[in-house]
Amino acid sequence: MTLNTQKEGKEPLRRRASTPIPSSRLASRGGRDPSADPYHPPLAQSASYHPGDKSIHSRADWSSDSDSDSSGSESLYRVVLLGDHGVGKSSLANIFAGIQEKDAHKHAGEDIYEKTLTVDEEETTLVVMDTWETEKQEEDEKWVQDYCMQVGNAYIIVYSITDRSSFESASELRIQLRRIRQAENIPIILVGNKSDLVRSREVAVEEGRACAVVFDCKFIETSASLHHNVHELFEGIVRQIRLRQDSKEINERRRSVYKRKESITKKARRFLDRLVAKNNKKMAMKVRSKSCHDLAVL
Ligand SMILES: Nc1nc2c(ncn2[C@@H]2O[C@H](COP(=O)(O)OP(=O)(O)OP(=O)(O)O)[C@@H](O)[C@H]2O)c(=O)[nH]1
Repeated sequence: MTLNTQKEGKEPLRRRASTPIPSSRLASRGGRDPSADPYHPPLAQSASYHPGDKSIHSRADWSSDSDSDSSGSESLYRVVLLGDHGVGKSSLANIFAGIQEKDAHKHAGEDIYEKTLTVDEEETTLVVMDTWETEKQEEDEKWVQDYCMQVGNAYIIVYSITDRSSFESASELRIQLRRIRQAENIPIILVGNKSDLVRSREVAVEEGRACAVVFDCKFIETSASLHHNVHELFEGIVRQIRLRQDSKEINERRRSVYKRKESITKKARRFLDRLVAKNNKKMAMKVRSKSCHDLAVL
């Protein structure tokens, strides 16, 4: 199957059809280096955002008939879903892909979906990968998990609010990700799914939020069953990706200008602000926890 990434000029819908790629392609890779694989999605990305990733090639390399629009090459990102068995990763991916629940069985075995979203009047293409292996892996099969940890430009870590152990696993995954992708400022959203199952709730919203604050990521509760907050989640990940790109460029520019212009008064104020924040850690925590569920800010 060839990815249909071509633009449909007059399409009135905000989201276009996605094209799932059969998992057999991924599964058939054996223990090979994923970046050398012909089916490894060679996503283009600005070098400044992700300079260390050798698996990212120019979009024109993808396939001969997959791309007639090179202008989109700057905004195509892999988003990897992580989380325990049964937390709702596939259900969230299906909603992203526009697959109805009743048709889900027809798409069994498909786990990579590409779709272009228009967020804040700008298009961004996401390749959502529901390829995480939750079973305990043999040593020689660990490459699938390693692959998932390495290739994402952004991550969605899902737990079920009805399953505390999945919440604990989500924290472990966050730690693992931090270890593997240490130097990178990757967008990560922690998702408490199944929020419709109110009576079976085992993890409070506040716990999810606190976890996100501790692990320095964003947080949202969703219900795949009710489609609640699912579009917000994927739009949020787009915004988080953009914000990091923007902030990196702006920060570099600002730093050089700021260094020159900063007055002594400003320096003193900054020093005092830091002092106050240090003395008032509780306040700082409150401010951060307030923003961890706002997916439109850093
Ligand atoms: N009530 C409720 N059920 C959900 C929700 N999301 C998923 N489910 C159900 O939970 C079960 C597991 O969902 P999946 O999407 O297959 O979970 P998964 O994380 O992909 O599981 P694995 O593929 O085994 O890793 C299914 O029966 C879904 O219908 C939700 O938001 N609310």
